[in-house]
Amino acid sequence: MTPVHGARPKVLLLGVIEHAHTAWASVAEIADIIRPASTDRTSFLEEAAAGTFEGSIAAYRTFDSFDATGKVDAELLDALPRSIRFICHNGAGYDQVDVQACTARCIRVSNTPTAVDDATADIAIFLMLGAMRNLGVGMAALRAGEWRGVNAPALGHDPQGKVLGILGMGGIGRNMAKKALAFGMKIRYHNRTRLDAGVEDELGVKYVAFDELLAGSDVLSVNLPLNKNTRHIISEREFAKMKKGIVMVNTARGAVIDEAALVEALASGQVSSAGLDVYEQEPSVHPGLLSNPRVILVPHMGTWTVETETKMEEWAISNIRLAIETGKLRSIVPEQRDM
Ligand SMILES: O=C(O)C(=O)CO
Repeated sequence: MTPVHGARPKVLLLGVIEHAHTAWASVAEIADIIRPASTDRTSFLEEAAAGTFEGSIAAYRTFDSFDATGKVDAELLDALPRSIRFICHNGAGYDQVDVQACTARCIRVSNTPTAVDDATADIAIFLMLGAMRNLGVGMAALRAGEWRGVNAPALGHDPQGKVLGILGMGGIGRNMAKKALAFGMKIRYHNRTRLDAGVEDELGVKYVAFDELLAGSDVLSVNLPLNKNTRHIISEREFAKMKKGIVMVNTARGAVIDEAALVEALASGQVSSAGLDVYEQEPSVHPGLLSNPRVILVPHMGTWTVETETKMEEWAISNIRLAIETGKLRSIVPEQRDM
């Protein structure tokens, strides 16, 4: 994209570059970087109204920048200068960005697919095994100075021969499937779009209807993006259709599962245990999950590794560079593929 009158393009940096300093320096060579001073939405909107971000053509944003700006919604977009054409999100899940509102303003959005797949699937496997083996109960007892506890944890279950149901067969779902196969699990999946038969065969997975996935799985992992169609896709009604004693795993977004319904299902024994990385109201966690040792809890650390966080930053930065240099994005979000 040729900047107006040959002026250097401007890029808005929402959040911090922690690892990919060389890649970011390559952006700073071709663009002026604007860093907001504000730390909350009200002052961010004021800063925008004062014209501080004028002339920016692209914004790089992190998951944590939500604390300073709130959701990238119609109000925020209207406060930003009209020159903004690209929002480059560092993360696979982009539910913090209202894509429809961006599309309506001809702003293109990118995310970082595939960069997160290994690390997120790894933590899903960790949470699955931990929940199947009741490790949370033993770990809590040990820290309380009670060895295995007054009542030892119930014996766990081996993954071998068990059915892992995967809801959402994108990059993370497929990566988890491959890893779970190495543990001798049978993989069933449900997805909005069925994979090609060749891909199913290569992966060794079987497509089933949604209700069949619920009824037939020993473990259910949700690997779906959060949007209006997937919010609370697992709630009271769906828990009732599951096999009694199912193990639940969530590394996607908290609100894909109705958390209050999960707490109830754990209390009744319909769900025997759960492994969770994500929560409906992060950073707060439902007290019914915190107090239940049959739930293994991790504070949204699905991609929390040096390698993956670096890869994600580099990916998001490559979108910024491409936007500046060519007016295109490397990984535009699926909703905008035709834009
Ligand atoms: O990439 C994402 O969407 C994440 O949630 C990182 O953990």
